[in-house]
Amino acid sequence: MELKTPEESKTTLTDLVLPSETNPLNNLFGGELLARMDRAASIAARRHSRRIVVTASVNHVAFNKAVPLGSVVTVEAKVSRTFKTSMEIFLDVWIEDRESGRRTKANEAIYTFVAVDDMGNPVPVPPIEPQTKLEKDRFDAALRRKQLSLVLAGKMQPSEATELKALFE
Ligand SMILES: CC(=O)SCCNC(=O)CCNC(=O)[C@H](O)C(C)(C)COP(=O)(O)OP(=O)(O)OC[C@H]1O[C@@H](n2cnc3c(N)ncnc32)[C@H](O)[C@@H]1OP(=O)(O)O
Repeated sequence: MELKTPEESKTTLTDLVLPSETNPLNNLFGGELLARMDRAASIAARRHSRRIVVTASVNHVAFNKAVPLGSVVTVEAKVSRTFKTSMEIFLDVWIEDRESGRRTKANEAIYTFVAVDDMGNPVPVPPIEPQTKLEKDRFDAALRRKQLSLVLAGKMQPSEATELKALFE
């Protein structure tokens, strides 16, 4: 299968925060942001694999900075690593200052998607080659994150998670 780059899957969703999407503090509701990130990640995974894709797990979400009502929010998603049928998608969330246009990182998240056929059975995805330093760092750490996710889901024995265990040795 053709080798691809993370940039080829890059997906950018920009939208406003409307009153119906906020919590009592007038900040973006966490579930709304999760849904936006899931949509962006789904498109990135589809662009990489050119297949039907499903969310397998949400591996990490950090709501580091509240996103106020009226903000312009940009969600950027890229495939950071592929395995056999699964893809790790890294998401960065930015908010934009109204006057200066300067972007501030608000949140990040990591999702795992799996490519499937019409019957929902997992199918192989193209390999990926990171290009930039950030892409290489994310690629290198992705195997440990996959092992952690599988261990927590009860789908891998801790003793088999060799790269993850090496972190603590
Ligand atoms: C866009 C959306 O929102 S879709 C709606 C929400 N999502 C869904 O409905 C998906 C429902 N779940 C499923 O269909 C299935 O559980 C699937 C397709 C995700 C996995 O199917 P399984 O029968 O478990 O297949 P299998 O064990 O071969 O796993 C497939 C891949 O997923 C990976 N995987 C499965 N669970 C996890 C997990 N919790 N964390 C990380 N990777 C996982 C496996 O490691 C494997 O990866 P690999 O082939 O790259 O090594």
